[in-house]
Amino acid sequence: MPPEPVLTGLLAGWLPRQRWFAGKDREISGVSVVTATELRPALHHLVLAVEQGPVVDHYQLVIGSSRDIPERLRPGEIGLVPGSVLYDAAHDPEANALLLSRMADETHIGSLRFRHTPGVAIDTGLDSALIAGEQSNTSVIFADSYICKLFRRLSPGVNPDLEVNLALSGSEHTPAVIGWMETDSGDTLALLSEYLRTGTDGWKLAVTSARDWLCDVGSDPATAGGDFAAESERLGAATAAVHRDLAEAFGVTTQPRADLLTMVERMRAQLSEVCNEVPDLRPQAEAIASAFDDLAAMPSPLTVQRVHGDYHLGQVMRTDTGWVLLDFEGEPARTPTERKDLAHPLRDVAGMLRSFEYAARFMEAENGLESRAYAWAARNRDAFCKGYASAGGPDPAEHASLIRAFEFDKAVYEVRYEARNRPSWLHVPLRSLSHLAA
Ligand SMILES: Nc1ncnc2c1ncn2[C@@H]1O[C@H](COP(=O)(O)OP(=O)(O)O)[C@@H](O)[C@H]1O
Ligand SMILES: O=P(O)(O)O[C@H]1O[C@H](CO)[C@@H](O[C@H]2O[C@H](CO)[C@@H](O)[C@H](O)[C@H]2O)[C@H](O)[C@H]1O
Repeated sequence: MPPEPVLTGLLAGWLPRQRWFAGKDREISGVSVVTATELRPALHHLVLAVEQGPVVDHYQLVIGSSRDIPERLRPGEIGLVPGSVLYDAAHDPEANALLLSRMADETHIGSLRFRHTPGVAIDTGLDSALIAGEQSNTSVIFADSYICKLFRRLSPGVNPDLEVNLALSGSEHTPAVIGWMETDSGDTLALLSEYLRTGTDGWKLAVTSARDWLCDVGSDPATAGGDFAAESERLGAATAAVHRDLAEAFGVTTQPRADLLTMVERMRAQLSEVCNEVPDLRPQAEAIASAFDDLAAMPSPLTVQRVHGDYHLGQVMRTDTGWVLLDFEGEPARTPTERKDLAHPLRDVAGMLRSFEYAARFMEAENGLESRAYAWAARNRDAFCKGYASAGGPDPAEHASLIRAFEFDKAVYEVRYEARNRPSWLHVPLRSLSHLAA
């Protein structure tokens, strides 16, 4: 490893260019190494403290150094120091194989603990590949058998993704936990799960269906190729089943009025912050605020429980046996405590309803067929709600004000998310908001 000031100087330039780096909207004022653990010579696990004004976030990185690196490691190159190249070892199959072996034998190295699910024998020595895409973390697939998610921004304690997947183990709607990596104070660092080799993510399936429907001008959605409504209905039913399992595992309670008001205050605060950040949101602010007022005025208390927290079509996979829900971490921009907040289950339903809107608006932007996009979204939103209610979830049709407020809140979150992470997508939630607010 180079001297710390050289290393942290390089990292300060490299971090903001990573898709998973959460602080792209702020200048980095300092990077320091909190822990450095040698995994083998020239391969270290680092926990970094990244200072951005008053905010300090912790990130993790497995970093390799080598005199030269082969072409396949170039995408992970961090920079040059005298005599070697530093690289992000998530790109390195040998480094990944080492982490897998450490989980298999439950090693303890420095402050790192490697664990596996009791009774599971991990198949080691598998080839690995980093998955490309729009992720908040970094995931590596091991030969169609396992997927290992390396949490990038760390939070204290057990990560909700590990916590929920362990609590729901045996469910047909969540992937099996194979192993994990944590610090010796119990902060989760990585999660190894069963790889759903027959799965396709819901976003890809939905966009394919929306495209078929938008292109097939004149047809009705039920007969256009690739109708998705039956899948949306099944997804609704799977969502209700997972909500039931979450309620059983973690309990259900009645939300005190003070907590409802705090939640609405948080929604209002986010709206005002995002209106400042993205002025194009301002024309919809009045309609959004009025939905929040209706929520604050609701006479009966809400029943709350653990939920998914960042539920959308990219978080579900259709496999040969049905729908599986992934990534119970909550919204990446929320604080660790907020991510475990209890919520009404229709908050997840609203997230998925937004996602049908998203798929439709995304396709509409490509070809301008607004009324057809609307019809596709409406058909799939209705089917999802039908599946959800028929499988025992609270009927969205009977909670229109709640759904409206949750949908607006999610859409405001999305406007900020897109402005900060994918500015070329910003028009998607903005267009959909002007439709929802009309
Ligand atoms: N168990 C799994 N089997 C197959 N693919 C998976 C699995 N878990 C995640 N994926 C794929 O990886 C992507 C990112 O996973 P996710 O848990 O959402 O990570 P992130 O927190 O980085 O967003 C998913 O959209 C999906 O395509
Ligand atoms: O990284 P995560 O999956 O935890 O979630 C974040 O990124 C998502 C995009 O990758 C973002 O989702 C938004 O875009 C999706 C299409 O790419 C769409 O299906 C969702 O409905 C929409 O919210 C998510 O909001 C963000 O938290």
